[in-house]
Amino acid sequence: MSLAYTTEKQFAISAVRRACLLTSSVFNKLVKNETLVKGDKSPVTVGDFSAQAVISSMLHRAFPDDPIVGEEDAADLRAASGASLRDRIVELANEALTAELGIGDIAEWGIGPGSEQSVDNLLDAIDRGNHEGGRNGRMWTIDPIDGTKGFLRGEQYAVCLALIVDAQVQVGVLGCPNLPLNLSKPDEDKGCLFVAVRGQGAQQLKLTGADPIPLTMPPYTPSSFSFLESVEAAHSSHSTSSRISAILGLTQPPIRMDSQAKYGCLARGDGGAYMRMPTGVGYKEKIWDHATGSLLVTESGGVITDSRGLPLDFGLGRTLGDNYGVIATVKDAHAKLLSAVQEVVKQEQEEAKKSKAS
Ligand SMILES: Nc1ncnc2c1ncn2[C@@H]1O[C@H](COP(=O)(O)O)[C@@H](OP(=O)(O)O)[C@H]1O
Ligand SMILES: [Mg+2]
Ligand SMILES: [Mg+2]
Ligand SMILES: [Mg+2]
Repeated sequence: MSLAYTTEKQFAISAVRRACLLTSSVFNKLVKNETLVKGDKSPVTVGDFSAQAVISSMLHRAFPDDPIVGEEDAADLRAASGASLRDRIVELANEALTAELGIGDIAEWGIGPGSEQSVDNLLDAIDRGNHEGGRNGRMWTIDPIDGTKGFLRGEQYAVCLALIVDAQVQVGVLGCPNLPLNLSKPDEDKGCLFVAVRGQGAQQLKLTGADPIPLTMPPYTPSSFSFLESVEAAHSSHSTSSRISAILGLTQPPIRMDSQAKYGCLARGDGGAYMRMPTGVGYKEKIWDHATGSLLVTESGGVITDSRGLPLDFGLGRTLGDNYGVIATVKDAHAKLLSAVQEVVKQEQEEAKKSKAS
């Protein structure tokens, strides 16, 4: 049975928009000591923490029984050394929570004037994102700023929220404050929302919530087809994708962009394929990096798998477990793309064997 998820969709749009207002305003005021380096050497800013605090506080009011798998946790903020960062995050989160209600916002979600939260409540809200994930039941996944490196460069990033039920993504919303509504007009209107509900299609809206347009991927057209891939070569192998591109005879260069904004672009017909080839062994993709994006792909007429052709498994916990890389493209191009990917993976494995032997 397919459910409408009307309230969940309205909620997710409202929460992502509110978080986007926060991240856009924080970028202009960000100073150096407002960024930390996490254990895995990746950056996290006051924007990431406060956006997670806002979305998670709202979730707690709207769907108190739903667990949350969120990227960030508050351990560094609870430490004595985190005091100034903590104060800033509380200020930013409360500024966002108390902002006036807009279209579709509901005061019962803990927003609007008078909705300030205490320090402890906000730290607890961040830490409610510590759910382990799993195969059964409802859960939300939050990536408060996906593409933190892009955010810090003033380039692309996305605020991402998805509802997963029994390991299937049912609702996904992506807010991309820096993304042009039309990639070929980069100096015109910026700020996109992408929304998908399983069985109901995908849409792009302005960040204000206006002008919804349904998204359908165009059919495979070799002359304009190109890959959407990470800016960071450490996140996705640029050399592997360029070999795949050569096998397919592509003439267009890749479009490099941070974050799940790539999935939004793919769904609306930019590029042609999302390409994420592992740069080494051992990295496990996180569910919050792909949940919303994967639903945008399937709801706009695409197919998404890992590099071996296996479906992404959102039921294994906080990571995609044994999925290896991610590829996504319009239905009629997926088999062709997958076979080129597998040819290159085989070549690279043989080269690695040879270089080990010599
Ligand atoms: N070695 C690695 N391989 C693949 N993805 C990685 C990675 N190290 C970090 N990432 C993920 O890449 C995400 C950004 O994706 P992209 O490269 O498409 O912009 C990061 O999200 P955050 O920025 O939310 O931490 C992070 O989770
Ligand atoms: Mg991160
Ligand atoms: Mg991310
Ligand atoms: Mg993030």
